[in-house]
Amino acid sequence: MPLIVQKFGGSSVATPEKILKAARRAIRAQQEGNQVVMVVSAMGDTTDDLLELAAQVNERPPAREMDMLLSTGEQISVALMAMAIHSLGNKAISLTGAQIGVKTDASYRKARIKSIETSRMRKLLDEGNIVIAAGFQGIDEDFNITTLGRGGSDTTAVALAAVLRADACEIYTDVDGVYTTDPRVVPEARRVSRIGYDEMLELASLGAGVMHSRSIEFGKKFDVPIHVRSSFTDQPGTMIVAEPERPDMAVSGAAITKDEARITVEGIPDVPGTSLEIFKRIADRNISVDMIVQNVGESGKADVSFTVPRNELDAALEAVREGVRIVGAAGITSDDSVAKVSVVGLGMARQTGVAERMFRALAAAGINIQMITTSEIKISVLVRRDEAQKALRIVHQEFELDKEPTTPIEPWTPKSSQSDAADVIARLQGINMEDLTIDDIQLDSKQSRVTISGVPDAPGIAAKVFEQVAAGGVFVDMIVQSHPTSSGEATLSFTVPDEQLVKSVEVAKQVAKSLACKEVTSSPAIAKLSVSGVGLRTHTGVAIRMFKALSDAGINLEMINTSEVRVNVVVDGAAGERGMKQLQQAFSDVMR
Ligand SMILES: Nc1ncnc2c1ncn2[C@@H]1O[C@H](COP(=O)(O)OP(=O)(O)O)[C@@H](O)[C@H]1O
Ligand SMILES: N[C@@H](CC(=O)OP(=O)(O)O)C(=O)O
Repeated sequence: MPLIVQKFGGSSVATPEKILKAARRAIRAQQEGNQVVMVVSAMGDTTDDLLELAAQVNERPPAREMDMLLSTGEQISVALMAMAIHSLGNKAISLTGAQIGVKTDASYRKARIKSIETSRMRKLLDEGNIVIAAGFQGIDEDFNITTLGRGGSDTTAVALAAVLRADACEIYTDVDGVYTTDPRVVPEARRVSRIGYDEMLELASLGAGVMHSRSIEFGKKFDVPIHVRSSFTDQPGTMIVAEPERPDMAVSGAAITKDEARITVEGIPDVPGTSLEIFKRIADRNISVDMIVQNVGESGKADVSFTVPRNELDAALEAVREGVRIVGAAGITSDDSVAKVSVVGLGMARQTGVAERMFRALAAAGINIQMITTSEIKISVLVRRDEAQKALRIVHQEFELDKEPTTPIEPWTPKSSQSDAADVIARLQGINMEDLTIDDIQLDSKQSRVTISGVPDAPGIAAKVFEQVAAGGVFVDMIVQSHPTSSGEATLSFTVPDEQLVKSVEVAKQVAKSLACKEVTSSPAIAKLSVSGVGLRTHTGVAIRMFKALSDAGINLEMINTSEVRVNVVVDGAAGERGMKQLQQAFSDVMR
């Protein structure tokens, strides 16, 4: 018999009426001949209310007790859901995370799922029950209750769909699918019929709150098709699957992360291992770092900027100060009023001028870009928080994301076969479900680096540089722009194919002259080393492991960029092969 997992988010179980409505939907699915597992979140704003309540008795509540408290939100809704189904004359049973056997690690508030028992659920389903599972929670080895991080019920749902080899995983929410950006912020956003795991992973981790990014990692790793749809209508929503709607689109979505903070460490010694001392301490505190930008050092000193979630700024600064005490630095600055605006698209890896379009649109609106990082499929810029929503709207308009695509879309058909199911079950044996998996380590020695230093901190500079670079037909791969230092000057570096270096340097020199930048330097023989897999950003230690492996071999990092699926670093060309070997060794235990 087919098995369906249906997840109802807080907005879909916010009132008794909504609970009854969700109950009817599950009963209907069962009557249509499916076994049904429901995953339910806490009602409405319950989790926020519980957080507030805790703050009234303790400003820094112990994490263990916080999880004990937060898990009660879901416990209320599963019980009510079971009662609702009983009232409609059907069989149902509610289970907490512990009762289903969702085993996690012991990191309270952001626990990772290790394994899930299926036998009890299977038995209850075979007896004709609708099984109602509490989302967002599990237990650690010592039976302590843990929670999976905000939005974690999506992760419970997709993980359950993976272990049960469900035929469908439906996420019911208050929007009718995944939009090109948050429709609450940009009302003209368009619903997409299908999106690929990689694009959705990026969008989710860059701020698209409709899905928890870790749930997409499960989807990708265990091949679970996810259907995001409205709990208020019967219309189909958005399928999240391996094959996107149109892989050729340069930009298919945009996202905003409002609550970011920036930290800059100025004047640290530019020798292997210095940034590692800092990032290691941040990772030890389980804080995820994003937008790492390291300047090519001037006179033996370098500046490193990066962003962290705003509510973790204090803890991150503490870690930075500890690291700086060991390696030394000229100063530390931070800003907690910044936001990150990003565009994502699989097709941008093969097109020129995408970054330039984004920078130009922002410049035309007078929005200053404080930092830039790119990966193969995303471009992120850091801007002032009070300008971020406007910036999001502008880039959405620039890439015409509101317009229906004109070319026809290939229909998607589920591919379910016994061998796929067997493969997934085999992959689930003896592993922790959310463990990091690395599937590729690559060396690209065909690129060169161009760096413009002393770039003035004013709107439109990046746009002008890349306008001219794009006009010259140069294909730019990595772009990083550092945060301006206390002297008000930033550094802009980018990589280009070797054969386009001469032309790129020429263009960069012209731009530098016209914008009164300091100087242009270049390095013809760089090596780009990349590690790709699933869960790279949520596993804070990946970048660290990479930096450490290279630093142990005395290899200095010139540029860094990170995404959900890949971490890239640029090193001296002569060190490429050696770096590659180091990385293969360092990641041998997690290579798939
Ligand atoms: N790209 C996007 N597409 C759709 N919704 C989005 C997107 N980005 C952010 N959202 C927001 O996500 C919300 C749904 O997530 P959430 O409030 O967590 O729902 P639930 O309570 O069902 O889990 C939507 O109301 C929407 O405002
Ligand atoms: N209740 C938890 C878990 C969750 O996933 O909720 P929702 O499905 O409403 O986003 C939270 O608010 O974070």
